[in-house]
Amino acid sequence: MSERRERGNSTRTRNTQAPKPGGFSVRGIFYGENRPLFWGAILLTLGLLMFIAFLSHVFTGSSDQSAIDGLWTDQTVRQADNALGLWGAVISQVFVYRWFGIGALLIPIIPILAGWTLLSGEQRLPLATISRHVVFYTLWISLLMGYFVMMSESQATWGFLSGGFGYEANLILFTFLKWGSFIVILMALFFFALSAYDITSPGFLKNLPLPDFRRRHSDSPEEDPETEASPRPLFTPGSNSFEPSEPVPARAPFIISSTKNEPPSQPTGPAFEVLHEEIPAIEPELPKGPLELEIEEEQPAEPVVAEEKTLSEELVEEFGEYDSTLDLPTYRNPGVDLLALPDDNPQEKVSHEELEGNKNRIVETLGSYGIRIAKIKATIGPTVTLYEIIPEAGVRISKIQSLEKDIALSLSALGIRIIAPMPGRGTIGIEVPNKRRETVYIRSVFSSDRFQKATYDLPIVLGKTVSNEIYVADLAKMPHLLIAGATGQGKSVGLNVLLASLIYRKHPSQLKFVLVDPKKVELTLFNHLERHYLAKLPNSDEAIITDTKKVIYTLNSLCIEMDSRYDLLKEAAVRNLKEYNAKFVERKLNPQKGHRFLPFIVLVIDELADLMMTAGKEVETPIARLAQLARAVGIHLVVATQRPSVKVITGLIKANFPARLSFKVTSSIDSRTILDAGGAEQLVGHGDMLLSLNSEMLRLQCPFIDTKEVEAICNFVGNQRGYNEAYALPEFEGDDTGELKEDVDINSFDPLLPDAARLVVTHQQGSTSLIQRKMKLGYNRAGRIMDQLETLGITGPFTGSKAREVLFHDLDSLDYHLKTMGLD
Ligand SMILES: Nc1ncnc2c1ncn2[C@@H]1O[C@H](COP(=O)(O)OP(=O)(O)OP(=O)(O)O)[C@@H](O)[C@H]1O
Repeated sequence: MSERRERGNSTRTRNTQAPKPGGFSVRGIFYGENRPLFWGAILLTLGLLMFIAFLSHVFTGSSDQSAIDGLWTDQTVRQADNALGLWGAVISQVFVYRWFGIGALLIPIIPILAGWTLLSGEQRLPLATISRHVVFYTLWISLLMGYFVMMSESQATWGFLSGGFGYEANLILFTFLKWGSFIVILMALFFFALSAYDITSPGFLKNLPLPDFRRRHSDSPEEDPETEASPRPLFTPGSNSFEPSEPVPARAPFIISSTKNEPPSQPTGPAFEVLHEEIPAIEPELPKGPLELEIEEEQPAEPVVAEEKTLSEELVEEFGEYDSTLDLPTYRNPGVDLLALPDDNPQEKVSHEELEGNKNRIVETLGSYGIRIAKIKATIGPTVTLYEIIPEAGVRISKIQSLEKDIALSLSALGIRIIAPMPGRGTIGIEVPNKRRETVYIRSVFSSDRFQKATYDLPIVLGKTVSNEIYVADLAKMPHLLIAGATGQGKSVGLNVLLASLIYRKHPSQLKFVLVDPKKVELTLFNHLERHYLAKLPNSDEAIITDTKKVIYTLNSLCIEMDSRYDLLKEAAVRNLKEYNAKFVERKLNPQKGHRFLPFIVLVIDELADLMMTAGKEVETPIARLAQLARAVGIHLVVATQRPSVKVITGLIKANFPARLSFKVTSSIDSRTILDAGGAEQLVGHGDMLLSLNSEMLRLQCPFIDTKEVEAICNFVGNQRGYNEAYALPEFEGDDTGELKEDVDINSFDPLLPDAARLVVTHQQGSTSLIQRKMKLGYNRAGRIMDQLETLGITGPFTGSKAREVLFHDLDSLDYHLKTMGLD
């Protein structure tokens, strides 16, 4: 209530210049709040009178001729037959007879519409567009009639149809074109229709004429009702940015006018004025609080949404949806022609004899232990053949499982795996490696429909299943992948396949890689992609990170990127990167408020063991943090390791990587560490792998990609036009900033230090990135401020990647402290 009273008071003050409501004054007509009503009524009346006069002139024009002639010649005032007397006769004489003929009947539409708009306070029809149409059709009807009048025998009788303009214009046209002038007149209508209506639309005839006015509002922005309610933004097409103007409190008058006899304090206009007129009548019925409060609380929300919608829709209509690929419009994804062709004449993978022999040996071995089989079926895969057996009733599954080694012995084969039972199949599976294995060529999988048409956000080919199906997964859904495998078992090839999959399907504007390669040689080829797909720390020379210290900085920098992305998501009121980008594409987010299109970031670490040995917690903590939180903001991790020991794959890391992939490992302990199950030690190498995803285990053969093919892909991408530099990650300098501590001089404290101190205490978080983000400072300055805060005893010392401890818990004691230090 007090707010309302205040608002009422301010309104009163602001309107002291306005004439007293109720009392009449000539000045009020021109400057008062009733001005639109006054002019609206005048225009409406004028329009109606004109129309009646013109219409009447059609019937009385010739008889009124003598009355009008008398006025100019002998100055005698005679009676006129026009429905509006002499005034009607004179005005019709000018508009209809002298100028535009019966086309002039359209002219009153303009004052009638303008008057109605002023009176009603809302513009239902676009005035400028309709005026344009009225002018055209008036002239055109006059011209058309002029042609017929000219051709007729009695021009004097029918001359009123075309008026002077139509007749004279036809005389001139006829001199040049003869009867062709008629075609010109018809064409004039056609061209006008082309420019005024959406002729290309199949249903345009249905839409004529009214709906089109609205659709084509961009022709006359000043007249579009929606545009008037929301002033146009300043838009820079090149930068795809816009600057929305102040939101208009479109329905605010409802709130304001509930104060009796006080005009609204909002910008005045017809809508406001009329509403103000109406509300006093309702006012006596609103003596109690609840109804007024309801109005005040509910109204503001709706217009803001409508405003945003209109604005973005308008921008999309004008400039189309934001397209990130236009950053590099000529960029082409590599084609499969860069990849080696599969073997033309592959020999039969598994011969009939091999199949029969294996089947018999399985049946015999099981039979010798008293297990009889009801049915056996073989599925030939690229690396292994799966024999599915259905034992006769009464056989215990665990008995078959315990015979794994005996079956392997009888088949004299390595890498037998028994899956008992096969999930969802009602059988027991025995995987037997093929004597001659098939290479899964990368070209064959990349050219498959399954990969090409995958609609995933981050499609990656993982390989072929035992039943020869191509397995494509969505890294965005995984959402992180942990890979293990002993040396030489196909890890690097697997990583290359994964990177190549993403490069084949994503545009550089949609995806960035952060590549960490402690072995220094595995990912070197991807250096060519620096200006297309790679992200790196600012001022760092190498795009591929090989130095452990830089790895720590990069991981922390990714954490900062993650936090700032979360802030953006929060501001945009969305839950994940996909929704955020969709909103950005629809131009609903303002780039000038820091919003930008967010590419996915895939962090690939080729050897985690090495990092964990040298940096331990400093690496583990940010990795775990990213793995826990980064999925929603489009940061995904692919971490590979040779040694899947618990020291490398700690509980903290493992818990956050639900998708795990294992190539052959050396022991069943390693297999358990990575997959939580044995089996990976039984694999046969060369890209044979087990994928554990959503508590399901799948055996896959990884496709083979040669170094030459990787090189060809990287060169193809690298030789195209790229960005000026790699995608810049936020700055992070770690404990280097500690050096500044000694240099801090109490007299040279940053002027923003008190504000930063309050920010840190309010959030109870001694984080440099918080200061950086909230106060929009560079990392260095934020880092210096943080050191000064430590010097002042406001925050604790630097503790690695964790936020510093905040030593003050409320703003009062902080303010007191700052005062005693001579700050503030
Ligand atoms: N999918 C595959 N299909 C066929 N052969 C493969 C496949 N993957 C790997 N190989 C073979 O295995 C060899 C070793 O692979 P790779 O270099 O990927 O092993 P690695 O696990 O990365 O070893 P390291 O850890 O020592 O680098 C390759 O040179 C290739 O001959």
